[in-house]
Amino acid sequence: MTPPPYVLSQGVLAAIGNALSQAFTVGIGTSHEANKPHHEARPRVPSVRQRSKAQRPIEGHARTIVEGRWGMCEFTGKCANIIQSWNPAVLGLLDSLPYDEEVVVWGRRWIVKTSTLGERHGYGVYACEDIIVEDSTSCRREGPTLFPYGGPIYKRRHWNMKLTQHPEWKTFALEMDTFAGSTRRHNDGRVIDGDPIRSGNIAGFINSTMGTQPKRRANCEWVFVEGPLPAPYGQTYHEDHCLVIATRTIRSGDELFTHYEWN
Ligand SMILES: C[S@@+](CC[C@H](N)C(=O)[O-])C[C@H]1O[C@@H](n2cnc3c(N)ncnc32)[C@H](O)[C@@H]1O
Repeated sequence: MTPPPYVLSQGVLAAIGNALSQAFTVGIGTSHEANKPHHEARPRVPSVRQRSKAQRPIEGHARTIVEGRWGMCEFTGKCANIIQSWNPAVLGLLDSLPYDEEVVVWGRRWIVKTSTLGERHGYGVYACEDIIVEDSTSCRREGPTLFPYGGPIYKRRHWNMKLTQHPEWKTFALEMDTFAGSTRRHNDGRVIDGDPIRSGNIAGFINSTMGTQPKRRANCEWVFVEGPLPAPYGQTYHEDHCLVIATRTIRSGDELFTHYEWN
């Protein structure tokens, strides 16, 4: 990454942060809030042209660049845009997630296709191989790791600014510091932007058991882990991470379900 042409003092950074957070703070509720899916309206994968256009600075606008949780952020008056582009490969995730095609993530085969919940509930993740959880596994968190819940990590206050521009992004946001395992319950909690399209986060396509008819049983769970990801993944990611763990045997063809609140 090219070093930014601006050097700001800590005092100036703090003043900018405070002013922006007061002006643009919006509420964020449960650890996994969800809207109706917008997958039909969304482009499958933004073209390189669309992405580079989105990242291009608007000419004639003052740029303020500060160090954010995930690299350099650019405040464009309304929003903190991450300048250092997110690289899903850091977590062993794919750059793009094709639908209806087998993909390999963390050594296992998966397919993303229309959920068994029905077309209007969007996509789901299906296993393409058996994943055995031994009955002797006494603690659910000893179950096999499937893949991370990955994406760029924002401080809540920066994420709230993003949501003022893109309210629909909260569908895939995972608040790390609301998990019981997090001892870092600082005021400025951390949020993972787990949008499958923006972040390559296959876990973002996992649906909830909540209100399902017939009732689906959860076969996986997302967990918070303090500390770095296991080698060879994510050594340059972040001090903590979230994973998806199998909690019971998943057979080839099964859709993944976990339990989370959505509305
Ligand atoms: C994290 S996304 C899961 C992936 C989603 N199906 C998609 O294609 O983007 C959460 C959204 O999926 C849908 N969803 C998840 N669980 C559901 C359930 N039990 N019943 C109906 N819709 C559900 C809701 O629209 C929710 O906002």
